Order: sequence, then structure tokens, then C-alpha cells
Amino acid sequence: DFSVYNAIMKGTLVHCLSLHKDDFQLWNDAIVGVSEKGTISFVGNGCDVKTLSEVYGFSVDQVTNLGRKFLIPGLIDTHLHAPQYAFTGTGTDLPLLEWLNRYTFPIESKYADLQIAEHAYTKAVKRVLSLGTTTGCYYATIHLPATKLLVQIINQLGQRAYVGKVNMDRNSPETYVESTENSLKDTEEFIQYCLASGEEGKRLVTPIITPRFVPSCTTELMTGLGRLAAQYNVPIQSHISENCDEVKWVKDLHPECESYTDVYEKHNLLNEKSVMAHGVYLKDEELQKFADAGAGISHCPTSNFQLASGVFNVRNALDKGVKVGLGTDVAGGYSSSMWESIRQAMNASNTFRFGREFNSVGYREAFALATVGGAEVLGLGERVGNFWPGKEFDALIVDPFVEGGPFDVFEWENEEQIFEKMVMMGDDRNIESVFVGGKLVAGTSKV
Ligand SMILES: Nc1nc2[nH]cnc2c(=O)[nH]1
Ligand SMILES: [Zn+2]
Repeated sequence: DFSVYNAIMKGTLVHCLSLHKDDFQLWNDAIVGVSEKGTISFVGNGCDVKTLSEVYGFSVDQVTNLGRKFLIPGLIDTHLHAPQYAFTGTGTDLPLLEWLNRYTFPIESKYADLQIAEHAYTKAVKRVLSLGTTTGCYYATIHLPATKLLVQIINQLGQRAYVGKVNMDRNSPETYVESTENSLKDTEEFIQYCLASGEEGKRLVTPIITPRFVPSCTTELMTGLGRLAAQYNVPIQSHISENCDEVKWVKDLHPECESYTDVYEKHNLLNEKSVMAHGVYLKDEELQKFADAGAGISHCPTSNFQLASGVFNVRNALDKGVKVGLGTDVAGGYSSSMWESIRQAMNASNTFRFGREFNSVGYREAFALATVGGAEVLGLGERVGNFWPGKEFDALIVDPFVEGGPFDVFEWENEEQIFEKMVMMGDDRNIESVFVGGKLVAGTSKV
């Protein structure tokens, strides 16, 4: 029965089975079968099409030949702020706490207006999809209606996502703050709204509990959020130890806690479903708590450099057994592109190598962090991140040879060098197709 396949594609497949260096695979002339349901049926390497077609029951003329184009997993942005997309690339002059008050809170407060929200959220989601981000873990704002609207927009545009209504009931401007009671009530309504938007396993959007960060949330609010997370069995995201002044502030606010990590832990906000952004200043004991809890870190190097926050040591976190993915942290980060995050993750790791021996993160590993790493951090390791049969076909067709593209390829270069050029210099001009769950949702081929 040939109709069980949605597509059969032949091209150069590049993916990572895990973060381990031996699990990077680049296969010329690989063949991937995509089922009717949008999942990966099979992956063939080094076999001739005829034999494969007999084994898997497709006809040879069903095969789309991608030539020397690459087939790679979609990129996973484990931390971005949808409302901040509007001012991405500006406000690059201040450190975190000043940046929040001066640029971020005034912009986010505008999302009380649904027209502004619709316009900006549509632009934001379209942009990241076209750059190859097939899964995004989003912060919205404190506003329930606009956050529901973000869910609708993501569903319409066909991206896979985690979306959080932001919670803030202290240390926030008068124009951008909520009462503890409303914060919890709106969060619960938002969770129910998302969960009702489709069946488990088929839904594109998952609700995520989103205390902005410790300074923005009272103990009472954090306790309530921890309870909601457990009651609805939903993931949790926040920020942690991003900046020195922030860490000091949290210490002053919570003298009863041993560490920043301890604050989240004591409020039941640190578990295997938690994604904490940054973690630049986490002590080894805190990283150990992350590893023990199964909590993940979203490493956002572009943001860490832009806000002059500091440099996260990915190698150390990985050595301690902590799950790590990459994020853009737009607009703390000046780029919505996960390709930029990959490059900045390499730069960040290279800073630990200045003048000494250090096993820094190379391009293969950074690519792994942006795919399988992100999937693990979001608890989606069984569903996305690479081309393992049975997983969702969340994938990109990348054309390194595109006319007018951002780099040139020379005839003596091999496939891996070409792929490395894509990782280091490629952009949306090279991204021909973006698939989520087997459905074409963006790319230059989609007009
Ligand atoms: N980078 C970043 N850090 C934060 N900490 C609390 N809020 C934010 C935010 O919006 N961006
Ligand atoms: Zn952030």
C-alpha cells in the first residue's frame, strides 16, 4: 500500500542521536520515509532505492530526490520571549535589571492591546519558523487574552511550542503587575485553555508554568504555581542566575534559602519538567541539584553577551550530568536565529579555552545542543530532535547552493565542510522547507 507514505525523500541527512560526539551522523544519499501521520517511518543509508522500496513498500517514482541538499532536524529554541520580538536588535546598552525596567516592561505592558499582540506575535512566529525553529518554548506576557491569542497564532502557523502566561506579582512597575490571586486564576484558565485545544500527543501547543524569575514572584505566588504544575502535570520555565546583581537580589529576598536553585526547589518548581534559562552563576552544588532533579538549562549565549551577563560553561554543566539546550532569549539576544545561538555557544565555550587546554564545544556539538539537546530539555526526546523512526517529522530541507545565498561552496569541499559552512554562515535564504509533524509550514519553497 503506497498511500501510507506522505513523502519519501533522498538527500544528505545530518543529525545527532545524542550529544555524544560519536552520535553525529552525516549520510550521503540517505532516504527518509514520512508516514501519512507525519512521523518518520524509516531511514535508509547506503542501500539502493530498489531494495529499500521492496522492504518498505513504496514505489521508486515516489522518491523526491533532493540532490545535494541537506535534510536536518528542525531547530529547538528552548527559551524566547514572543512579545520582545518587536524590539529585537535594539536596547543593547544596558545590563539585565536596568534593561528590564527601561525597555522590556514598557513593551510587554502594551500586549494588553490585542491588536498589537496579533500583529507582533504573527511576525514573531513567522520569523522564527522561516529561520528553521520547529519548536519554540515561549514566554508571553502577564495578559491572559493576548497569551491565548499567541497559542492560536502558533497553531495556525503550525509550529510546535510551549507557551507560558507570565506571572509577576512583586517588584514590577504599576503598569505591568498583577495580584497574586489573579495571576494564579489566569494561569489555571490558560492551562485549561491550552489542554482543551487538542488531544494529548496531537496538540502542537503545551502550556508551561512561567514565574518570570524569583524577584518578580512572591513566595505565595511561587507556591501556588508549584501546586498548579503538579496538579496539571505541566512543565515549568523560569530564569536563574543570569546576572550578578540579580543573584545578589535573590539572596537578599530569600535569606532563608541556601541558593537561587534552592528557592525554586523549595517552591516545587525544580523537577524533570523544568527549563531554567541561563544559569551562568550556578555553583557546582546547584548544578548537582539540577542533575538530581532532572531539570534542564536553556543556554542563551547571544543574550549573555548582549546583556553582558556572563559566560555559561556548558562543558561543566554537561560533565555534571545536567540536560542542556540552546535558546535565543529574544530580545535579550539580538537575533531570533537559532543558527546564531549555535555560533555564540561555540564562542562562549571558546572563552574558557583562552590560553589553556579546554575541550570547548565545537560546531557538531553545538548543532546537537540545538536539536537533541533541546528536545531532551523540553521532555520531547521521544518525539523530536532527530530522525529516529517513530518520531515526528520536524525537519528542514537546506540548500547550501542557493542562488544569492550567504556563502559560496567550492568544488573541492566535502559534504561535511559544506554543512559546517551552513552552520557557521547559513540563514533563511538556505532554508527551502520547514516541516512540523510532516506538514510544510515555512521556507522559501512555501509561498
Ligand atoms: N534575559 C531575560 N532575563 C530575564 N529575567 C527576568 N525577565 C527576563 C527577561 O525578559 N529576559
Ligand atoms: Zn529570557
